[in-house]
Amino acid sequence: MAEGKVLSGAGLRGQIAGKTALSTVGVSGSGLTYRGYDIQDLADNCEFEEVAHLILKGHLPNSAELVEYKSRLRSLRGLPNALKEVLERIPKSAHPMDVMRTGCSVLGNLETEEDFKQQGAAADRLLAIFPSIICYWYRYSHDGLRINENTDDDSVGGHFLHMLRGEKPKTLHAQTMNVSLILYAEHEFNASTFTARVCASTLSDMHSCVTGAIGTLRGPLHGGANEAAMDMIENFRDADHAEQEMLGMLERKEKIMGFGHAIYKESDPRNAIIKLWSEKLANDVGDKTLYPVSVRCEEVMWREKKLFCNADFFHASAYHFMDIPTKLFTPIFVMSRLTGWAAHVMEQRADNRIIRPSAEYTGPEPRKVTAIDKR
Ligand SMILES: CC(=O)SCCNC(=O)CCNC(=O)[C@H](O)C(C)(C)COP(=O)(O)OP(=O)(O)OC[C@H]1O[C@@H](n2cnc3c(N)ncnc32)[C@H](O)[C@@H]1OP(=O)(O)O
Ligand SMILES: O=C([O-])CC(=O)C(=O)O
Repeated sequence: MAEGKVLSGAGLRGQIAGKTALSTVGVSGSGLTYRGYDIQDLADNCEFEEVAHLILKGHLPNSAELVEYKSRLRSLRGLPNALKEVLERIPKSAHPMDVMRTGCSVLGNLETEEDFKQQGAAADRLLAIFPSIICYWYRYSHDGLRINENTDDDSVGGHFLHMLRGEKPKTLHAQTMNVSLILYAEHEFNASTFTARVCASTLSDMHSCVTGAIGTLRGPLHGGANEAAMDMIENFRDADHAEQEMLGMLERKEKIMGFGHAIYKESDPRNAIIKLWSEKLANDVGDKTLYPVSVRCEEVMWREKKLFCNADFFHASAYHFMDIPTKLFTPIFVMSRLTGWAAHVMEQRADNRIIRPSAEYTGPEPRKVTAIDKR
């Protein structure tokens, strides 16, 4: 095993905070495996629903199991009326990640997980309903439409694109969504998953764990980076302009979203995969700007700082080429990462001890309260 990045200091870096059989991240410097399968192998050969089954149920399904699982997920797409009413009240100006967080939390009130025996069913329901939650709110608040969330699309990604646009997606888009959802599905003890595990360790319910995880994923240092990367690259006129602006940002010591990683030290293995799909989409739409701009950003960051693109960077251009609004980028991450979060919740519950680390105290020495009139 190659040596990992030298991890020290704040942020619990380098600390083993628990055990997992779900994935390995950066074990050979750059690799990623889900239950022993390499991410490239999964992205090349699987449907997202197969990977979700692998993560949530422990093994890759055979054909009959996959048919059954997909049909089950299709049957769980419908939104309860009370949830639709809540979604209709959330303004257009809301951030879609807040909509996801609220949607998950409301579902926890309507379909409360009463017993851990229901955890598998709760996870399947969330996996099936998240695309409906975000699209129902988006189409209602932006287009004044009450969409039918019970589409007959075969896949989670196809279902999402169908509801977003009101028509079945073209094959290239459905394929890209499939790969994207596989890439984002699971990633060991990242911040949002760790949030879910901390919550699970108190023996809380699935919806609380996932709601907390959504809030954690929202930040630009984590899942929110795909949106932040898009906001940045769409301001660049061409590759030379991108280079000039990037150099300025580096000079000013600004963080550049979509680059760097807490664990990987040489590359994020998801990047090469999504970059290829971004290139295919660029050719499909005849793009002559955004893809070359993205490639130049990657070159500049590596040349200047040895910082590489993480999973989020080329997701920005890929989603943009599919005409997905930027503010929906991170909710797509939620639709996928639900699998990892829920599986970690189940794993934590199976061998639980409340997660409660210690702090190094840096405050004042013990002292007495001064009477209020003397302060
Ligand atoms: C799917 C995901 O969640 S992937 C992560 C998505 N997040 C982003 O893309 C946000 C941008 N990236 C970052 O902020 C960071 O790289 C993180 C949060 C991902 C990792 O943080 P850390 O582990 O603390 O980073 P790390 O220790 O490698 O940083 C080393 C140095 O590189 C710098 N650096 C790291 N990433 C970047 C970046 N994207 N832009 C500019 N400088 C950076 C750090 O500021 C630090 O500099 P310093 O030593 O002068 O303080
Ligand atoms: O592992 C991390 O710190 C962040 C990440 O890439 C992910 O959650 O996919």
